[in-house]
Amino acid sequence: MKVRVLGCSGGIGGGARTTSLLVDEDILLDCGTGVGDLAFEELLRIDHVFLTHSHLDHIALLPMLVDTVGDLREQPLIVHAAEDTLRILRAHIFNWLVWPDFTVIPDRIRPMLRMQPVEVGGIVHLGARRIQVLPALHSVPAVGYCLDCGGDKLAFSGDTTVCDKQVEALNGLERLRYLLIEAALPDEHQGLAHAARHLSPSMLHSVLDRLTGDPEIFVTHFKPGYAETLEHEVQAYQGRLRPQVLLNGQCFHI
Ligand SMILES: Nc1ncnc2c1ncn2[C@@H]1O[C@@H]2COP(=O)(O)O[C@H]2[C@H]1O
Repeated sequence: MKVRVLGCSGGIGGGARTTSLLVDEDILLDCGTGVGDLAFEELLRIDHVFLTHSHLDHIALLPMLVDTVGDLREQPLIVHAAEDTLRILRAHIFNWLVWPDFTVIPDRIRPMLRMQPVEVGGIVHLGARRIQVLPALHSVPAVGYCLDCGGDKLAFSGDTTVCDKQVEALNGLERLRYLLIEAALPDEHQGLAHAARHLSPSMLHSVLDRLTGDPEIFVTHFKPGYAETLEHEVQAYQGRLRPQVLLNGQCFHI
């Protein structure tokens, strides 16, 4: 499996793109503004979108993706997410007010968009590829994901604050090679990090201290205004693992 970072920022402006990871040619993890950089032909090849949660920076381009390619596709675009997240999308996005309900367009039998609930601990199999749903703890219902096709694994925390269940799940994964994990706000904004249920670098460090494996750590979701401070604080970690900053365009092979 190949994983390409389309967006890994907590905001916009300049080259910043919000969260999305392209897996092979046909799967997206989250659907932030980075998706807008894909060519039209690449957009057409997306069959599955796995959402971590309903916040706008992670779903921003889903409505436009389905409208752009939906009528040219043979099969519906499948959105996989926790039932709570799907409920929020139905109520607040695909509600005919913000955006049409593509789950009934052109009709319920052959819609352009299909919603598929996932559960923490569950595994979605797509051919030889496995997408496991991890726990997460954010200000809205949220999950993370772990990818593999029988060998090494790549896990993505999604947006989360310190989440004991996620740490436990990560420690239970065999052959975890890469962990993409967030740190959104610097330590000086610890209060907001707590309120918004994100990680600050010192909270991230406390999570890294508890990891029992030795995955390569890539840190994502920096708020653009604090990117330099965040990089400095993240890399000041004195523990066993060596966190690096996740870069837009970066690729991973598992
Ligand atoms: N009190 C607050 N609670 C949650 N989010 C907040 C708050 N104040 C500002 N925000 C911002 O709103 C953003 C919503 O998306 P994020 O969770 O990525 O990050 C959040 C913060 O940057």
